[in-house]
Formats: sequence, structure tokens, C-alpha cells
Amino acid sequence: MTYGAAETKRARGSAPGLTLTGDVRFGTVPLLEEVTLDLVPGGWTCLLGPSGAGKSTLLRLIAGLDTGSQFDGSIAASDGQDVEGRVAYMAQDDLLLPWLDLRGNVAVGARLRGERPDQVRIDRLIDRLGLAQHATKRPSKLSGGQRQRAAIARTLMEDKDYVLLDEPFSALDARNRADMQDLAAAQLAGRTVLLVTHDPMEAARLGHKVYLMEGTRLHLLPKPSGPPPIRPADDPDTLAYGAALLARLRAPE
Ligand SMILES: Nc1ncnc2c1ncn2[C@@H]1O[C@H](COP(=O)(O)OP(=O)(O)OP(=O)(O)O)[C@@H](O)[C@H]1O
Repeated sequence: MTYGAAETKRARGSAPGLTLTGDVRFGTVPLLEEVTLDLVPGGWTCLLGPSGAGKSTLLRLIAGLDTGSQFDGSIAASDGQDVEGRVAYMAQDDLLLPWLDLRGNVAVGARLRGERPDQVRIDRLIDRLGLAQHATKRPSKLSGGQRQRAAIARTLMEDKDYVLLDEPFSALDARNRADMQDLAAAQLAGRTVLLVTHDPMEAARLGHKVYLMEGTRLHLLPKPSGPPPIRPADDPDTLAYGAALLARLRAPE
């Protein structure tokens, strides 16, 4: 699959960066201590770490959603403007509305804002995601991977500076995963993306910057080499980075 240059360019300049610093706890139990997460302006920042480490909680904090946690810190956009209202968030659960068909679900952001959905763009995106023959199906008639692609389409329709993706490709087969990574990289060019993933190769292909959560700490790892996104999966440096990252994930803390 290839994507036209016109579609990969952002009409305006690169989105600003974002910095989160502080501590997160549930009651008296610390989840994250003295963390600093710096998102690459207009690029992809990848966040890895074991299940339960606090990745989704960080995303929800940036999205301004309730987490049930106590956050003692700050979240600031590098342009000094409010972060609120500039975030698109794709949760682990696809959160598709069961009473709308796939096309309606992809259009829901525009409808909620009282805008007329750009149906041509929506259908083109649905087609690119390989879902054209499912456009009029409700979520209950879609497979897990199809639902996840529908949620990706809905997120890609949002024109936001910050795009937070919580394991967006986890339910996809290998071919679809690689295709969707390519598509997302093209569609989100210039946006500031925070990607939570358990897949070291995904970080190796997409990351401008890679963070790892360990215990209550957040570590900035060395940068993958080569221009992101998106690095070829068979590039020796990308393969080596993915392998080294996997070894790091498997190392005892
Ligand atoms: N409301 C809550 N009260 C207490 N603890 C909570 C609450 N919500 C989440 N937690 C705990 O916070 C920790 C972090 O959860 P979070 O969902 O952020 O992890 P994660 O790194 O995204 O995990 P995964 O990779 O499995 O999605 C978990 O141990 C979870 O049990």
C-alpha cells in the first residue's frame, strides 16, 4: 500500500510538543514517581512497559480524562496554549457505538462537534483501511481486528495536534499491522503522537523517541537510528533496535 504525498502533508506546520512531569498515585500507593515525559513535536513518541505499569493512566491524564488517580504535576504544551481540546485519543477498548454502523462511527467526532462529516474523506479512509465492504455494518458484525481498524479510522479523522494511541494495532494480523502502521504514519505526519505499544518492532519502526516504564520510573531509551517514520521492517538497524529493546524488556529489573 502506498499513500499519496498530498495526503501525508499537513496543511499547517508541525504540532507542538508536550511535557508531562510529576507523580501519580492511587491513594497512598505510588504508580509513577518523578516522571518526565517529553513528546516530540510533530513526531512519534513510543511508550513501552509491562502490563499494569501505568501507560494508559498517563495517556488518560494527558487526554484530560478521569483516571481515579491523584496526579501531582503538570502537563504543558510547548506553545504555551491549553492542551484541552487539542487531543485525539484512541483507547484500548475501541469504544465504537453499537447503534451506529462503521461509517457512522467514523463520522461521530464531526457529528458531536455539530459539523457536517466529510463523507468523501471518510469513505476514502474506510477504503484505505480495507473496510469498504463493511461500511454499513454495525460493530457487533465486525471482527476484533476490523473493529480496531474502525477505531483507527475514527481517530485519523480527528484533526488534532496531539494523538494518543493506546495499543492501536494490537488486534491486527501481521500484514494489516504493518499496513496500518504505514497508513497512520502517513496520515499523522506533523502531529505529535504518543503511542503505547507492547511491540518492540513497532517502536523500532515508528519512534522518534522511546520511553520505557520500569517500576515507578520512566526511562528515556536511546533513539532508533534512521529517519522515522516509518523505517523499513527489514532494515538491519531497525531489526537490531527491536531485538535490543526486546532484550531490555526481558531483562530482570
Ligand atoms: N481506579 C483505580 N484504582 C486503583 N488502581 C488503579 C485504578 N485504575 C488503574 N489502577 C491500577 O493502576 C495500574 C496502572 O494501570 P494502567 O491501565 O495505566 O496500566 P497499563 O500500563 O496501561 O497496563 P496494560 O499494558 O495492561 O494496558 C494498574 O496496576 C491498575 O491496576
